[in-house]
Amino acid sequence: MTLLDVTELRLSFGGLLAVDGLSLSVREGEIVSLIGPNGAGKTSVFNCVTGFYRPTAGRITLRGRDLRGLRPSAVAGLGVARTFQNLRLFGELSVLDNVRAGTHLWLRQSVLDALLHTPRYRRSEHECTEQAHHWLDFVGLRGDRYGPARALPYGEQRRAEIARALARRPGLLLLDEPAAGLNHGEKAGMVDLIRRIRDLGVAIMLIEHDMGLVMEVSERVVVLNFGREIAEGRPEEVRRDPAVIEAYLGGEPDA
Ligand SMILES: Nc1ncnc2c1ncn2[C@@H]1O[C@H](COP(=O)(O)OP(=O)(O)OP(=O)(O)O)[C@@H](O)[C@H]1O
Repeated sequence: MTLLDVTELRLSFGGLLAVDGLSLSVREGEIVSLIGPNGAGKTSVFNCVTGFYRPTAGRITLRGRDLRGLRPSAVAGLGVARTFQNLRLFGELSVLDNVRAGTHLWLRQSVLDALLHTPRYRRSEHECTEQAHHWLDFVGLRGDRYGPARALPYGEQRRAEIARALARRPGLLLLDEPAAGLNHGEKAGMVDLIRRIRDLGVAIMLIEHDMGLVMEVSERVVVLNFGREIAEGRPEEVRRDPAVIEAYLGGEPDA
């Protein structure tokens, strides 16, 4: 079943068309990668889907519901979570509290509960903490979760950011270059983590420059160039597509 449907999406900055009539869809539980050269418009697509940018034209629906005009918090509330190219953890806050911040989206407590520290408030706070631990365990965080997020090694910060996104219990997770800056071993761990997230039933859209990772993990790949789709298909189809080789891989096709 289709989860996300993007139709004829356009986004312009002044005279520059960052996204130029793009249509794509993501099915429930599917892993779809969005690849293309620098400046092709990949992050702009994420920003449109998540409500950070308002598209110039086009339609974006999630389970049939129109996302146009919704603020980022409203889109998140509908089950779309994301991570950023440049990490956006609260550096001074503990790792655990960063992830707890993700859980607050589905928390049932009123301002009055919080002010009066009612039993309901204490129960839900306890549940938040439990959930945060659960997601930190799930992503395999080894570092100190009680210490400030900025003290974690870079690869661990990426995992913590994913834990925070998962704590929102999304149906769709957008990962913007999750393997950037990771070493070889950490990349293999990221492949495993992405698959385990999908196994939870969460659909994933992935922007990634590491082609090895993209080819290994994606069910479908959409290739952008100058804001337009130039190819779409299974990884092995896309890597042999002459338009992709010309625009992006810049070399001979693999044997
Ligand atoms: N806020 C903005 N204001 C003006 N131009 C922008 C803005 N955001 C993106 N652009 C431009 O839109 C185009 C697409 O950028 P985008 O970041 O979406 O590309 P990308 O494919 O994600 O690139 P990269 O792989 O380098 O992250 C680029 O030419 C970029 O300079």
